[in-house]
Amino acid sequence: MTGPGRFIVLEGGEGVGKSTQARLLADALRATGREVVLTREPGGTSGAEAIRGLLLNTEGEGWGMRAEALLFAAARADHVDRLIRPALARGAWVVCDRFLDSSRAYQGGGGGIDDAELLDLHRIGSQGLLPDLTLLVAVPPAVTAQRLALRDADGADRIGGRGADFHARVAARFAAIAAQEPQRYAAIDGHGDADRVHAAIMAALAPLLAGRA
Ligand SMILES: Nc1ncnc2c1ncn2[C@@H]1O[C@H](COP(=O)(O)OP(=O)(O)OP(=O)(O)O)[C@@H](O)[C@H]1O
Ligand SMILES: Cc1cn([C@H]2C[C@H](O)[C@@H](COP(=O)(O)O)O2)c(=O)[nH]c1=O
Repeated sequence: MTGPGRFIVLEGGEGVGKSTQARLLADALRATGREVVLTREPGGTSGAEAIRGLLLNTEGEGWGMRAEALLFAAARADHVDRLIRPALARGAWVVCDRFLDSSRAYQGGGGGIDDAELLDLHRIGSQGLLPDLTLLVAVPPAVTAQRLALRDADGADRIGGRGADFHARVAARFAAIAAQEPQRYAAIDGHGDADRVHAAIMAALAPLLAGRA
């Protein structure tokens, strides 16, 4: 199947089910005959995966918030330049687990970096590329706490392990961005069975799949 490439991003806090749903979505899109590139941030290229290690490993003293924002933007620039734009240009659908709005929510909402500065970094690094659709997955914190207690029994990464106040600011900033830009966001209730959540995601994608958006 040929047609324009599309860029779909899953966003949200820790443990809401983004990676699970990204895999299910990629499989469903492949089943329609489309070429699909499933990728993630930080990561997706060898350089960006190396930066992921620098950002998330728990050894060492870590980074100041401005350096952290720059490292995420640098990883994104490589990912956009070497993987995402070429895939879109050949007509693939790109499904990405986190993108720019994670920087706006975590380094912005959580870490206090100004939103305009984060958008400037994105303009410089990635020429301002935006998704066609962002799926914001939300689950009550008590539910994600249970999921993460199972998944991360050996400990969270450097950013996931920050306090509840930090993660509450992240969730509030995601909700605020989605409210400001409803045309490129779909709110997905991530509570309940993974198949039910997947069905809600496919319903949100229906206009794009039908070529109406
Ligand atoms: N709908 C669901 N119901 C119950 N458990 C789920 C559901 N979706 C995912 N999980 C489980 O919850 C955990 C977190 O899921 P997942 O890794 O997909 O979330 P995530 O949003 O990508 O997390 P993070 O951003 O922290 O990497 C995993 O152990 C996964 O198997
Ligand atoms: C892209 C991006 C990510 N983060 C944070 C969010 C998570 O804590 C980790 C990524 O881990 P995951 O298991 O792959 O979700 O990094 C961030 O703070 N800023 C960003 O731009």
